[in-house]
Amino acid sequence: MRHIGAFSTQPVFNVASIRQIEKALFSFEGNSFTVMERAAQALFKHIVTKWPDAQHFVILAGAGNNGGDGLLLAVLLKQAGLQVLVLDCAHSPRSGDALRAFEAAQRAKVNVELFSIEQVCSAAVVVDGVLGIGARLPLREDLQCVVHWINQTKHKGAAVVAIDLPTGVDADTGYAQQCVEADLTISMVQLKIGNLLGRGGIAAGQLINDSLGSQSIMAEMSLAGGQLHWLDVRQFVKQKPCPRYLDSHKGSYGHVAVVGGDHGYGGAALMASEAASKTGAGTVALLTRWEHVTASLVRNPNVMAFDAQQEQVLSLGIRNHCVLVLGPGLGRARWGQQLFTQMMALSLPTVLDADGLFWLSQDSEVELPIGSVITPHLGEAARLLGWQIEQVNRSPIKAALLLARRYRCVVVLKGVTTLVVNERGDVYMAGKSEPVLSKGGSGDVLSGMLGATLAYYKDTLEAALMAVSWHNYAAGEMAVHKGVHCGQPYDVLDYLD
Ligand SMILES: NC(=O)C1=CN([C@@H]2O[C@H](COP(=O)(O)OP(=O)(O)OC[C@H]3O[C@@H](n4cnc5c(N)ncnc54)[C@H](OP(=O)(O)O)[C@@H]3O)[C@@H](O)[C@H]2O)[C@@H](O)CC1
Ligand SMILES: Nc1ncnc2c1ncn2[C@@H]1O[C@H](COP(=O)(O)OP(=O)(O)O)[C@@H](O)[C@H]1O
Ligand SMILES: [K+]
Repeated sequence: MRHIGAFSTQPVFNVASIRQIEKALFSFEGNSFTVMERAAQALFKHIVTKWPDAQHFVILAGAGNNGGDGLLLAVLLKQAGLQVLVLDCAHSPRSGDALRAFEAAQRAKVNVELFSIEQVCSAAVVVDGVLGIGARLPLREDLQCVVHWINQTKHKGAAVVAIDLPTGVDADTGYAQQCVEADLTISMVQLKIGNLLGRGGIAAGQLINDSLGSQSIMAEMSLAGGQLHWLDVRQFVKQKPCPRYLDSHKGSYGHVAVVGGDHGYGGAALMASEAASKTGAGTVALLTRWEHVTASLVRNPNVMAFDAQQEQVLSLGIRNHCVLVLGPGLGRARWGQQLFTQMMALSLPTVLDADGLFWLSQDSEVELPIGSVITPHLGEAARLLGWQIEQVNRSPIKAALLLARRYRCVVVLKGVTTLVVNERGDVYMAGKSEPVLSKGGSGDVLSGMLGATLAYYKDTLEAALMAVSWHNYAAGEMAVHKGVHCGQPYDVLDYLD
């Protein structure tokens, strides 16, 4: 049983914490306008680096400080001899730094016009400085028109840059109904949840964070609330999911027993067992319906396949110190329910997935064995919590934390960005959008991979982070080589070596 070793993450914050950091930064600098000027310089640098040939810029500026950043950027672009037009979207009067920025733009003779939906845009780069972390959602109707206009100009060929985060995204959750679809987002100060999760993560496009000097004050800050981390999945790819070592034998890598595959759902259990094996488990057993045994032996002779209803199966397929993967194709009939009860009674570390989670939701008494992981998607999380799916979508971190505490386990809340959360309240966000994974069976493969890493690593959280990272990374590789349509959930497993 091993540890992953050192790995780094980037801290992520909610709006309340960002406000605290901003406040400390402003007092450290002695002046908030200096920070806004620095924000504009950072925007200028990143934009001209990415689009060195662009000559013509349009900046949409709201009434708050997000618009202030945009107005000071306009001054810098104008001073660099580039063509810039500010479209003013403010419906309330400006004050503070935003007003100072507006006055600076006037002094620099930046061309400012009131935004109109009829405006024809021929700019190479459109900058969204409408709303940042001060946004209240849903958007007012006039701002919905602005968002629509920005997205239309993008479809006509302009590149779109979002200041801090795309307008329309909730900075605390990543939730959005209608939002700007950026090519590049330049986050200010520190990363926010909305830069990474849900629609926010997709709408950001390429994401850059510029700390604006806040790095130096972070160490001295004591922020309320648990730690949120962004994990770049590529850093785990430097090592294999379950690295092999010279002085080893099959017992060194653990035994995984996959339990599932009722009538009609054999594929789920087969994929999970194949995944456990290809991820590096020493030995794998599959406990399934007798009708799937031959199919498994033909496809994966390395997997020991048993009829789950045979008396002696427990002694053959399940060993001391083994890990269970319970749920792929388990079904909601009596067969699945009996297996669920039988397996839970063994108190072995378990990856509980799919219909295993259904049975969990039906039994309020059940306690999960120590060292277990549950892997719900939004719908399964909603069922476990008694929430609507939309509620989980709007508050995924809260949902995952509640589940981790209630079941005293690690929770893998699956989505475009997946959350990995433990009982202590550590929250990791990992993965980027890989639409090739949006196919039935991807979750079964992940649960098998998790079985192998759970058998290998000492720490359940590390096991979950490793499997989630490799699943997402390998999917990206598979999409490149096989295509997003042809690539199948189990093909991910060909990219683990
Ligand atoms: N030195 C500095 O200050 C620095 C600032 N920084 C930058 O500041 C940003 C935060 O600025 P912020 O706090 O002013 O909030 P912001 O996102 O501009 O929104 C507030 C405005 O939007 C309006 N509004 C809100 N919701 C609305 C809706 N639904 N529909 C319509 N209107 C709505 C709201 O209107 P009101 O409340 O008056 O009705 C108000 O006018 C941050 O994201 C970063 O970019 C950093 O670069 C660091 C340096
Ligand atoms: N667009 C996407 N980007 C990244 N990951 C995705 C995407 N669509 C699906 N996934 C991943 O694929 C898996 C799907 O799991 P699940 O919904 O349980 O599938 P199934 O039950 O069919 O096996 C999860 O790990 C999820 O994070
Ligand atoms: K913005």
